[in-house]
Amino acid sequence: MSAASLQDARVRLAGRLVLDQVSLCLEPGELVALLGPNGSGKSTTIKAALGLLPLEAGEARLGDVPLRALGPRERGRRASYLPQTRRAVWSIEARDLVALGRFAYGSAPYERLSPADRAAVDEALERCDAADLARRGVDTLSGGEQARVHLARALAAGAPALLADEPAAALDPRHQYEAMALLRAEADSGRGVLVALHDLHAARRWADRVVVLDAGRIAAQGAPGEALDAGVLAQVFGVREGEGGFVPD
Ligand SMILES: Nc1ncnc2c1ncn2[C@@H]1O[C@H](COP(=O)(O)OP(=O)(O)OP(=O)(O)O)[C@@H](O)[C@H]1O
Repeated sequence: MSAASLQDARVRLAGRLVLDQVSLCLEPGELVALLGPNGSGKSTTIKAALGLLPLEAGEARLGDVPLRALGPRERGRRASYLPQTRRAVWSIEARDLVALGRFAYGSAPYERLSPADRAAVDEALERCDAADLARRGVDTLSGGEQARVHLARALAAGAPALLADEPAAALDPRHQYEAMALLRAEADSGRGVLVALHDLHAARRWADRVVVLDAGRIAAQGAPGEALDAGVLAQVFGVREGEGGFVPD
């Protein structure tokens, strides 16, 4: 049973077809990198898989159940989401924001969480190197600090599927590495992890599989070493491998 899946998904936004015939199965224990140029449909795919955008055609499932048959709490038990835009503009403590990750088990501020939920929040903050930020107002944190707290919220949910939209954006090199290592560890512990990324090197390093989107359709998929070949790099991303990194083709 897959952790999350899309079958022949089609999404239209403001009259424009932005996803078409996208099928994707996220298996327990794998980290899948969702790649593609700006506007290719990565965020839309993640939102569609979570039921945050309506499908014009096709089906989304969490576990073996169609999304339409699941209420919000059951969806929250099955999948956690790290959105691309994650600026908090209201003043709550970081640990209360992470506690929101436990909403599917009965939402409460940190002070009123059960010991098990509190432990999940503390552990997630610790793993994201954010324990020292726990009592800070999230609106007082730097962009990267906020990103680590939001990642902790997504981890605290402990759901079988974890869908993260550019989790390493705004992070410094060490925290970028650590965030990807954390997501890898989540996959190794049995979760299905889907990560939208721009960093092709990171995809090669961390992902079991890549899915490459181009203009709302799947252009390539497979093991990173095979799917990210010279043709896909040139045709989809307009780059080639040069000395020291990717350069415009
Ligand atoms: N609310 C909306 N209304 C109309 N079009 C939208 C809307 N949201 C996204 N789009 C369009 O859908 C397409 C896919 O957007 P999406 O955010 O999924 O791309 P992405 O691959 O995540 O891009 P990026 O790498 O820039 O984050 C883009 O052309 C975008 O302009």
